[in-house]
Amino acid sequence: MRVGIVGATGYGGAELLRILHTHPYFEITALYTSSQQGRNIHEHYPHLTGIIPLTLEEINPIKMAKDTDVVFLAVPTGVASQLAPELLSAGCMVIDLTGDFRLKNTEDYEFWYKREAAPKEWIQKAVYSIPELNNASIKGSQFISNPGCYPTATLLGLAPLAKAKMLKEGSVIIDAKSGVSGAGQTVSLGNIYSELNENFKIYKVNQHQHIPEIEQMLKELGYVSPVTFQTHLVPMTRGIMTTIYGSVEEKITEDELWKLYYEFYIDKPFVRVREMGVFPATKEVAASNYCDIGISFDERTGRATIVSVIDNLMKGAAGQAVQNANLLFGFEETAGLHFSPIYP
Ligand SMILES: NC(=O)C1=CN([C@@H]2O[C@H](COP(=O)(O)OP(=O)(O)OC[C@H]3O[C@@H](n4cnc5c(N)ncnc54)[C@H](OP(=O)(O)O)[C@@H]3O)[C@@H](O)[C@H]2O)C=CC1
Ligand SMILES: CC(=O)N[C@@H](CCC(=O)OP(=O)(O)O)C(=O)O
Repeated sequence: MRVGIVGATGYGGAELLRILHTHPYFEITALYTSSQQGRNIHEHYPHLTGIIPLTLEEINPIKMAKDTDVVFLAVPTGVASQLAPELLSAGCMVIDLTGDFRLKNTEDYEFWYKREAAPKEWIQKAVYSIPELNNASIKGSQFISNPGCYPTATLLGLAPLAKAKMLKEGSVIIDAKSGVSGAGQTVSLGNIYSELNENFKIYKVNQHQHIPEIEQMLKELGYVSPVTFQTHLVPMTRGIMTTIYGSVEEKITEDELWKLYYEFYIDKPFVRVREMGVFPATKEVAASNYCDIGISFDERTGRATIVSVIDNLMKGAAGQAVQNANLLFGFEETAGLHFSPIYP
C-alpha cells in the first residue's frame, strides 16, 4: 500500500516515518509540506539521513490521490477540516491525527477549539477509533479520526469500569501529565528549556480541548456525567501519565477490580494490565505502542485509582494511527508495531 504523509516535518510525522519505513505492508511513497517544497526530509531531520530518501512535495489533493492509497494527516488541528474532505473527494483514504473530526457535535468543537468546525457531512463520515474500544469493525471505511493523546490514555484507563456501569456518576477526576513533545515542534514561550527545566506546570485548567472528546466516548461506554480533567506539563520529552479517580457503585474488592481490567484487556495486544499493586511509569512504554495500566481500590473511601501511561507520539498519535490503518486494510493489528519500549 502506498502511503503519503502530510506534516512529515512535525513530531507526529517523524514518528510515522519511524514506524512506516519498516512496515511490512505499507510503503512511504510521498511526503507533503506546506512550507518546505523541494527539500529532502533529511535536511529537516538529519537523523533520517540515508534512511528515507524522499523529497517534500507540495500539497495537491488530486495528485496525492493518484500517487497514494492512503494519506496520514499529521498537521495542526484546523488544517484537516478542509484538507481531509478534499482528499476524500479525490478518492484517497485518510487517517487524520488532528482534533478536527473527533467531536460529532460541531457546537462542542467550536466552543472548545475556538474555531469553525469541519462540514457536518464529513464529520459524520469519520470513524473515531481507539481500536481496543471499538464496537464496530473499521474495515471498509475510508476515513479514520485518530483520537487525541490524553483521551487515549484516559479512556483506556476508564473503559472497563465505565462499560460495567460501576462508576458512580459525577465522581470521575482525571489528573493528566504530558511530556513537551505533546505540544509538537512549534516553538512557544512555555516550551523553551528555561521555562520547562526543573519546572512543573498546570495548564488549560478546566478548558482543555480534550474534555469533550473524553466525555463523548465515556457516554458511549455508559458514563454520562461531566468529568474533571486537568493537564500538566512535565520536563520530559515523551510520555503521558493519567492518574484517574472514580467512586465505585458496588461493594467490590481490589481483587475483583483487577480481574475486571485483566479480563477486559486479555485479548488486546497493546494494553498491559500490571499485576496488582504494580504501577507503570512513562519510561516503561517509551517509543512503544503500549498503554500500561495499574489499578488500586481503596476500600475505606470506595474509590478506585487507575494509572495509565502511554507514549504520546506512539499510542497517543502515530502508533495508534498505524494500528487503525492496519485494521482499515485488514492487516494484523500489530503489523509494523512490534517496538519494545526504549529503556533506560
Ligand atoms: N504531538 C503529539 O503528541 C500529538 C499530536 N497530535 C496531533 O497531531 C497533529 C500533528 O502534531 P505534531 O506533529 O505534534 O505537530 P507539529 O507542530 O510538530 O507538526 C505539524 C506539521 O504540520 C505542518 N503544517 C503546518 N501548517 C500547515 C498547513 N497550513 N497545511 C499543511 N501542513 C501544515 C508543518 O509542516 P510543514 O511546515 O512542512 O508543512 C508541521 O511540521 C496535530 O493535529 C496534533 O494535535 C495528536 C496526538 C498527540
Ligand atoms: C503537552 C501539550 O501541549 N499537549 C497538547 C496536546 C495537543 C493535541 O494533541 O491536540 P489535539 O489532539 O487536540 O489536536 C495540549 O495539551 O494541547
